[in-house]
Amino acid sequence: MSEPTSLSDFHELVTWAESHGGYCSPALELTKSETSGSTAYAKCAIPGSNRRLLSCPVSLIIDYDKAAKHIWGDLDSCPFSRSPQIAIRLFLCNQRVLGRESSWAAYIKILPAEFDTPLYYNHEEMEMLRGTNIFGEVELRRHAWIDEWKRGVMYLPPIFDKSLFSWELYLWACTILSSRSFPSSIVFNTDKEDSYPVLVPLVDSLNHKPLVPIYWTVTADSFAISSGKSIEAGDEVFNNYGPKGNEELLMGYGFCIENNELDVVTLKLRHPPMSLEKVQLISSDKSETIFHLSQSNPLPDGLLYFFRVIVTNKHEAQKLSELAIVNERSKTAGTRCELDALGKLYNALSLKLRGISVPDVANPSARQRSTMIYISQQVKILKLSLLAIARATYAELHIQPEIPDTDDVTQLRTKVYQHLPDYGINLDLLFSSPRFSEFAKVIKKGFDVTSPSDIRAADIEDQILVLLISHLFILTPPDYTVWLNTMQQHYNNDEELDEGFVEDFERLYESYIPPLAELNSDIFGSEKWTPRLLAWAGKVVDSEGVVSENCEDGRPEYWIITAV
Ligand SMILES: C[S@@+](CC[C@H](N)C(=O)[O-])C[C@H]1O[C@@H](n2cnc3c(N)ncnc32)[C@H](O)[C@@H]1O
Repeated sequence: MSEPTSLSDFHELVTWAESHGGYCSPALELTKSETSGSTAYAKCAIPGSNRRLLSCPVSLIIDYDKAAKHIWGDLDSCPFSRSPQIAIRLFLCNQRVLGRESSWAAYIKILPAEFDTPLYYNHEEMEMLRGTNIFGEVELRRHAWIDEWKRGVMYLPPIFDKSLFSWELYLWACTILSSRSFPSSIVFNTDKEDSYPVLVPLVDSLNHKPLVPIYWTVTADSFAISSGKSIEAGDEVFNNYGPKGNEELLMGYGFCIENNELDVVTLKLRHPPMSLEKVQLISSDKSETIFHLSQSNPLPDGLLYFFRVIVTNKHEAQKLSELAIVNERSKTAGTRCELDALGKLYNALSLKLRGISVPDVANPSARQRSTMIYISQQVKILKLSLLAIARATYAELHIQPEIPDTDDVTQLRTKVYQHLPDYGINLDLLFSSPRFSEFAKVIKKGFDVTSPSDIRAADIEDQILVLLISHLFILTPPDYTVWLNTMQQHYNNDEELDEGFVEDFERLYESYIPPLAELNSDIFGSEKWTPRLLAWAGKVVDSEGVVSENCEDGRPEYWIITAV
């Protein structure tokens, strides 16, 4: 590894750049900071805005053309026109091998030799990241870069000594590029779609401060950075790397910003198997969709919409399609759909939250400190998202928010579901409501159970709910009439209840109804009990439920939502 950078190295860098037409403002002092490598301070006040700070001549910018020509002699012989970054990384490796012989020696000398990006973390440091997106991402990135390195070295022309292009050297080049490159589309004012990372010596000497106003200026022969505001004497002079959250900063640059307003939690959601109708609703034929949660937008519309589409039953999907046509994607397809979507989203996020913990390290190293900042902000945003979901659930249930004054977001969901009895039916209601007391007696005796948990333990929750919905239909109490009519329209037709489906319920009918009729002929002796009725109730149970958590012990419960 190279020697530590000294102040004379920075002078050499400036002299080299200026001798090729570059510029360093006389008000700037390039130096070393204690915690963030090289940086620049204002030697004297830099007044006004749009003062040029640094510029690099195009002849020194390390781009694909230079890298390809240097290694393969001409552009046509370079096999990496579609992966320009590989050519640039190999070029960087070669410049490092050349040392003083390199035309970029003054630049190579000031480049850091070690980094705090997670690909350099040791085992213990990595363990602190367990459960985060980065934990999985590190190995994916390492493998992708190792594959690239093998391919790159294989295609090196014979004049290069391949043994000098070690994996460690290639990883160094990859990290140099991730931590200090600029997009070619900005540096050369070209198409964003074909953008790739280029190195801009000297201009890349500044550290990052979010939202700091700067200008990047492109001319035919240089790329310059100017300050967008006055800078006081003695202040650090910053660049603004763009709107980056801590995950991106840590992964690419090896640092995090405390209270980073631009921080996000990135959710990569794999698409479950979906009907064509749902694929059309999501308007994506990709296998995953990415969402960003932030402090200012902890529950993005698109994310909730995604969950609505995933959980919709056939009739709700139809409603969502109608809403999409009139561009009303923020509207819900009904109480059931909304509760199911919010519940599943809540589960996904609380699972993510439970998987990570903020490390508590006394006297942390720079890497440990970055990890702590990263994880604590991820936790903060996830908790805000869970709160937002709880609020949205209250809104759906038309209940005044009574969000518990607690940091324990795991309680939020069970609190919300205390209100479900007004919106649906489940086993607990069957056992507690006077209107079902006779029916409940028969169920207890017939199935030898005494409580809803016995039923769940016997794995017959679905079957008992089928009996309950059928019973409700036979009774048709006034407060359920509208819902029962809707359910009849939706599920009591030949398309839904085909022969094969009804046949399955004949077996259920034979084994349940006659023995139950013997226990209570008033309820179960009616001719209205038929396999088709049970099949219809089976459709309702399959399509109209949501899973909630019990208010006392948090175990899952199935509710049939009867609110229309
Ligand atoms: C483009 S370079 C900036 C100049 C750099 N300090 C150097 O040593 O050459 C980016 C690197 O600087 C450091 N850096 C930039 N901004 C930082 C910040 N706000 N806090 C801590 N480190 C920072 C990180 O090591 C990052 O990988």
